[in-house]
Amino acid sequence: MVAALEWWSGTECTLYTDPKSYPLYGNENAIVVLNHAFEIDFLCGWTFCERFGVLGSSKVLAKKELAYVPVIGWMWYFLEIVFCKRKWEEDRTTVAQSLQNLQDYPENYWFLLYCEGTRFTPKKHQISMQVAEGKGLPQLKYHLLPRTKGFYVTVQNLRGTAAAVYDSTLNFRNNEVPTLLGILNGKKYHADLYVRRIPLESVPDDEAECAAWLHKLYQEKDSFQDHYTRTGHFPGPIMSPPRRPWSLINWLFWSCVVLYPLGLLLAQLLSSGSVLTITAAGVVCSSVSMGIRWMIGQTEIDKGSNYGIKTAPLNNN
Ligand SMILES: CC/C=C\C/C=C\C/C=C\C/C=C\C/C=C\C/C=C\CCC(=O)SCCNC(=O)CCNC(=O)[C@H](O)C(C)(C)COP(=O)(O)OP(=O)(O)OC[C@H]1O[C@@H](n2cnc3c(N)ncnc32)[C@H](O)[C@@H]1OP(=O)(O)O
Ligand SMILES: CCCCCCCCCCCCCCCCCC(=O)OC[C@@H](O)COP(=O)(O)O
Repeated sequence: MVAALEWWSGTECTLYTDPKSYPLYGNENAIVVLNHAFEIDFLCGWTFCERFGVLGSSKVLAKKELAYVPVIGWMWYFLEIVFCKRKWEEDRTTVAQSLQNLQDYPENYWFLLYCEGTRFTPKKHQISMQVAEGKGLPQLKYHLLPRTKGFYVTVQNLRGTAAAVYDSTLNFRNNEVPTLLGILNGKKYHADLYVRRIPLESVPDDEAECAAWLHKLYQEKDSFQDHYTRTGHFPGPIMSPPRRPWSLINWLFWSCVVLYPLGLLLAQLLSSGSVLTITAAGVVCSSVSMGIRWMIGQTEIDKGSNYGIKTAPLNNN
């Protein structure tokens, strides 16, 4: 999928960051905090992971539903991805346990947290801003109100192993609305990512202070998005890592290994002349194609969950 983004669609991924922090990227463990408003934000995240050599050890706090997505979900299970049900009563122990397993992870990893918990929609935004108002917090224009518990439990469990929080804010040039189908159709997008490295020591230990710290971080992220909307770029210098050939080589290798025998099999089936065999092959191919379309649907915001709509409490103090 990274090869599809970088080499097939030719999407440009530009990084805005401090040159002093740049050499540390990929050479330390980090907690990445990213906004969640685009259907391919996870894919842009993977692309940056690839460019800094941490794609294989990229982690995320993902909703449990994604564990059942064929291939990708199974792969995540084996990669020690942390899953949550977005029900704190159940997540508080399971998430902490999974995070503990990362303590002795043998490679540098990035642990991604979408603190908004769900993708941005105008309706979810309106409801979350009512919650913000109830809590006496400032309004956000470009983000949902962050959920603080997952962040707190992550910081608590990764302190000592992770060195920093990478506050990452993603946007697309010219008001592009990127989609995975667009990528697969070869459409080129222009992603801009602004990253600030914040040492983990500066995140408070106390739960209430940590939550307040995260709310302040999202207010700052909102001001960066505002800057981007007004000027077309993020503050700070561009330090973009170049595209590397590995994802393309990997894709070409596996395509040869898989597609050659599949092609032979298909040719044999067609030359068998049996109507039953050809019909069965047609049914299998259609089912696989429908399965892939369903998987792509998992990335589509208008097919997203109701999380953040129906769980909104009326009383928030
Ligand atoms: C140099 C380059 C740098 C960076 C490159 C960038 C990235 C690369 C990095 C890594 C890539 C790795 C992988 C990427 C690949 C794939 C990723 C794909 C998908 C996964 C994404 C997801 O699945 S997101 C969904 C799951 N994740 C989360 O939900 C995380 C955030 N959530 C939390 O932390 C939650 O607290 C929780 C899940 C732990 C628990 O959920 P619960 O609902 O029970 O939450 P809370 O108890 O927190 O909720 C109650 C509190 O929330 C308030 N509330 C209620 N309603 C709302 C509302 N509508 N909006 C906001 N707030 C609300 C309520 O008042 C409660 O408040 P309290 O004050 O009492 O806490
Ligand atoms: C050459 C390559 C060809 C590949 C073709 C196959 C494509 C298959 C694509 C499958 C992709 C599945 C990965 C799903 C990742 C979705 C991440 C995501 O964004 O999840 C949403 C959650 O965060 C929040 O959910 P909501 O509460 O908003 O609902």
